[in-house]
Amino acid sequence: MSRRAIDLLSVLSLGGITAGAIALLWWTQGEWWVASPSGKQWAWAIGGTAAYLVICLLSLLKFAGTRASTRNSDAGSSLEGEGATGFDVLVLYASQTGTAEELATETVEQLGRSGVMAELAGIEEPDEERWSRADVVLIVASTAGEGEPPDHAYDFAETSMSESRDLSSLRFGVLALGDREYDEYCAFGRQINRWLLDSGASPLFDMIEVDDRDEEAIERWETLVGERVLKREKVRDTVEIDRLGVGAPVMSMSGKLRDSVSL
Ligand SMILES: Cc1cc2nc3c(=O)[nH]c(=O)nc-3n(C[C@H](O)[C@H](O)[C@H](O)COP(=O)(O)O)c2cc1C
Repeated sequence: MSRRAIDLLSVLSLGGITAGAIALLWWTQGEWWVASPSGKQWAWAIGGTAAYLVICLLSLLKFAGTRASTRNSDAGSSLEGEGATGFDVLVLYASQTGTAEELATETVEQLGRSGVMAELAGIEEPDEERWSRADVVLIVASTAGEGEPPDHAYDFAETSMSESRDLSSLRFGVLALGDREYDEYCAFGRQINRWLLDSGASPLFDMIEVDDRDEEAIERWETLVGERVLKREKVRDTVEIDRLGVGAPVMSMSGKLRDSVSL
């Protein structure tokens, strides 16, 4: 179930409970019942309240953990901590009505489940230094208006994307959302893809275009992210090349692998 659907369900449940409580006020006519509850009733009430508070606390802790791993509002810092691999992945979105942001969030969660901590941000958030520090940038971008970028990405498209940058050490993937009903199909995603190629960045795979939430295209994206990003992260840490073939490592590389390991 998507995050939006869960939010909607929560709001509806809370609304239903509140409406029920208000309706009960009318149901109880006359004087309130004033007898003291029995010991057993007290025990149930206290036990129930304690269990409710524990569940709230656990949910809060889980929520805080999820936010820490998916939303680092300080785009200038990389994520560290348990499970962090040092492999720097940025997942950026450009979204007018939330679909691209939702898909980008799901991508971060997919990576997280495989032990890769990725940073989620709007495409306009990371500064130039942050872009150059990333190993991989995955971008989910929709097109709005008539081939226009979403509002929050407008300045980025106007300024940053008109500058030439050296992104030759960057690997990237683009998921372009659009609708074939429009003349300028997936225009902004295509524009980003072109800009990254012109800036010297290397595609992990060909840009994927999504026509009106086409599930097949989205699944292809998930598969390729799994195959290309996660596989790459696994080979990154230490590669030992035994050129002699006698079991003695001749060369050991650690750190960022770029063109030396092709996918
Ligand atoms: C007002 C409006 C204008 C759109 N313009 C285009 C367009 O020019 N080209 C295109 O391919 N898709 C266009 N779309 C389709 C969106 O890109 C597509 O629905 C996308 O999934 C929306 O993603 P978002 O919720 O992240 O903004 C438009 C959608 C709307 C509502």
